[in-house]
Parts: sequence; C-alpha cells; structure tokens
Amino acid sequence: MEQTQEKRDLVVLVGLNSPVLGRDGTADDSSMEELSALVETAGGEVTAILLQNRDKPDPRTFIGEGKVAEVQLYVENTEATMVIFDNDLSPSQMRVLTGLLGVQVLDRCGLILDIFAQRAKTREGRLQVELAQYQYLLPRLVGMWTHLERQAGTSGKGPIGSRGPGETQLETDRRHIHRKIAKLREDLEEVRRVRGTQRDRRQKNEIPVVAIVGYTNAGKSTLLNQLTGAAIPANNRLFDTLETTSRLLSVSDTLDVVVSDTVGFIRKLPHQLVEAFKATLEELEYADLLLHVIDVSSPEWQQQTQVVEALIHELGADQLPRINVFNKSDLVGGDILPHGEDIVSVSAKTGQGIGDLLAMIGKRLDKGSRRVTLHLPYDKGGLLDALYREAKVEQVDYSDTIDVTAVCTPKTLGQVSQWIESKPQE
Ligand SMILES: Nc1nc2c(ncn2[C@@H]2O[C@H](COP(=O)(O)OP(=O)(O)OP(=O)(O)O)[C@@H](O)[C@H]2O)c(=O)[nH]1
Ligand SMILES: [Mg+2]
Repeated sequence: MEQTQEKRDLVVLVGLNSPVLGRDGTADDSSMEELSALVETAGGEVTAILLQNRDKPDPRTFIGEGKVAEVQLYVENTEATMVIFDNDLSPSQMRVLTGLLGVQVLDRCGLILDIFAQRAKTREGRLQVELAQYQYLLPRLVGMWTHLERQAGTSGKGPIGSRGPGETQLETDRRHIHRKIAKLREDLEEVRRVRGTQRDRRQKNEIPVVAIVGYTNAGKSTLLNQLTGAAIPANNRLFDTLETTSRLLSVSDTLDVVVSDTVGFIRKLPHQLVEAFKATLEELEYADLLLHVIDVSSPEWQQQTQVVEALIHELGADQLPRINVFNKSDLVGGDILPHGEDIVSVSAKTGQGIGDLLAMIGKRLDKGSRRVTLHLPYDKGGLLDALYREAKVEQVDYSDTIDVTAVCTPKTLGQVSQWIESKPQE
C-alpha cells in the first residue's frame, strides 16, 4: 500500500447489536470482520474489536456510558488513535463520543467515504466522491469542527477520515457548502449528458450492453479481464474499482457486446454514495443484461446477494434480464454449487465455466443476427456507409457489384434483404 513508511492508524472497532436497528443497521461478527477489511483497505490496523448488545441505542452515547469507558480502556491500552463504529452515528453522538474518548471517531459510512476518496482516479470519480463527502459533512459540520481544526487541510495522504475536503473549505459557512454541492451536481449532470450521448451512439449501433454487478471483491474485474483479455487491475481489497470500464466482447461470430465493470456494493453502503454514484450506475438502467457476480467461496454469499438485489431494486434495474454468475468455484466443492436456469458456475481466475457463460449470454442477446453476403450495385454504394454504421462489416470486394459480407441485425436485414444473394453459412 501507499502508506508503508507512514505510521498506520491504530484503530479500535465498536459495533452495536440491537433489534431496533434492523437487519441493515445492527452489527454482528461477520459485519465486524468486513469492517476490519475496510480498515485495512484504508491503510489502518485494527487493535481491538468490541461488540455491545442493547435493546436500543443510547441516544447520547449510542453504546451507553459503561461501554464507552470500556472502549476508552482499550484505546489507552492499545494506543489507538481512532475509534470506528460499524453502525451509523448521528452527528451529535459522534460529537459526544469524540469528546469522551479523546480520539477521532468515525462511523462505517465515513470510513467507506474515505476509501472512495483514496481510490477515485478519474475526474468523474472524484466529483462523485466529493459530492458524497459534502453531503455527509453538512449535518456534521459543527461536530467535525474541533478535530478538523487540529488537522491541517489534507487530501490524499494523512490519517483515515482526513482525506477529502480540508480545513480551508470548512472554515466557511454552510451556505458555501450548499453552493459547492449544487456546483458538483451540475458538473455531474454534464458527465451524465456525455454518457447519454455515448449511449445513444451505442444504441444506434445496436451493440447490446452487459453490466457486471456484484458485491465488492466478488471478482467483477477479474471476470471482465477473463472475458475480454483486458488488463483491469483486480486486487484482493475492497472497492478496488470505482470507475466504470467498458470493453468490447465477441460472444460469437454473430454477436458483439459491450461489457461494463462497475463499482462494488456492500452492506450499509452510505446512501450519499449511492446517490453520488448514480451517474455511473445509470449504466445499469440502460443495460440489456446484468451479470450478477457472486463469490460462492464467501460464507456470506447469500447475505451479499441480498444486498446486491436490494441495490439493483433501488436503482430501478430489477426488470432487466439477469444471469447469476457463481464465481470462485475453484475454491469450493462442486456439490455445493447452486444449479438452475440463469445460473452458471465459473472461475474468473482459471477460466473454468467461461464457455458456458458465453453461451448463456449468446442465448439471451443474440436476437437473430445473421452473417450474409450482399451484392450492392455501384449506384447503391451509399448503403455501404449505412452498413458500416448499422452492421458488422467483415469483408468488402469490388467486382461486378460491391460484395459485402456483414453480420446484420434483424432490423438491418429487413432493410437490405433485396441485395442478399447468398444465404448465411450457419
Ligand atoms: N480463487 C479465485 N479467486 C478469484 C476469482 N475471481 C477473482 N478472484 C480474486 O478475488 C479478488 C477480488 O477480485 P476483483 O476482480 O478485484 O473483484 P471486484 O469484484 O472487481 O472487486 P472491487 O472492484 O473491489 O469491488 C482478487 O484477489 C482476485 O484475484 C476466482 O474465480 N477464483
Ligand atoms: Mg473491481
């Protein structure tokens, strides 16, 4: 990681298990484990993990005064510089806890935002993260004040939770932040418009779009690499990919598709991030097919699947055709792999099952495209331009006529049928 020479933040993790928080809000061992992975991804080191059970959260201290004292003990004994809560804290709870514990306090949402800030590379990614950070910051402005005064405005490097909008921006009032948010929205709108234009162009070409979605670390980037021979970084860390990457994939000799890798999902994903990343995830709405990549080697895969399903629903993409891709099958015994329609087991790493997946994609999307040879009279030469736009032209020979071999969609076939002389070689 980037932070090898720097001192890593030592972090105490705290989770509250409470029935009133509901399935998405409450903390358990597996969610604490995931939080640990997030801390490592952010460059920190976990020194202790504490779980508290309560009927309901304490309005002031969230976990109760007694537990706060215990946490403090752990902080002192392990020389931790930060306490991270697995649950969402209210701005006032965060303020109170920071005061009581005397170290920086973050919640899961703040931590994920920080990782996103670290990862975002493109202008669009940065805009999206910045928007989410300001939205998160706004209600916490007063609470953040004290510790932000201690830190100089930092971005990129520095302790967890300090990357992003620095002190100078925060000195100004809420109105300034509101203006900033409005500006970021405008900029993202522009990004969205450009995306729309690219999409229109693609739709004209009628190249179907396949979007890869799934829980973070499920193997989405590895799958795209395996399918298309691309070299997208794939790493065993959470939220490795933030920017959508698209590649062309030849599914069969009559079908090309565009495949897009997307940002991973996670439980308790900050809603500010979902909103900010809508421009990226908008790809989903316009996709012709979703590949939902599921890491079957994770003991949590069923829960992770539910989280992804819920987010697909929230993004209004649940009516799309979908293939559930059970990935990392090389790590589990074949007998536990699920079977059924629209389910395929693969290993994105070894390539096992990829042929089956391609066949399934082909079956879903190949709507009767055919390879034909056309004999165009020279006075119809203009049609060649149209063919280059609407079909996949493979060969052109100029003899008595212009002989064009091309893969055409049914629509194009209808328009050029009178020039078709030889039927397709199946
Ligand atoms: N054994 C095994 N490992 C895999 C397989 N597919 C992916 N991995 C590993 O799982 C880790 C995550 O893979 P990625 O492709 O980066 O996952 P991702 O879904 O793109 O993750 P994010 O972009 O972080 O959301 C990497 O260490 C991969 O090498 C597989 O089929 N088998
Ligand atoms: Mg990835």
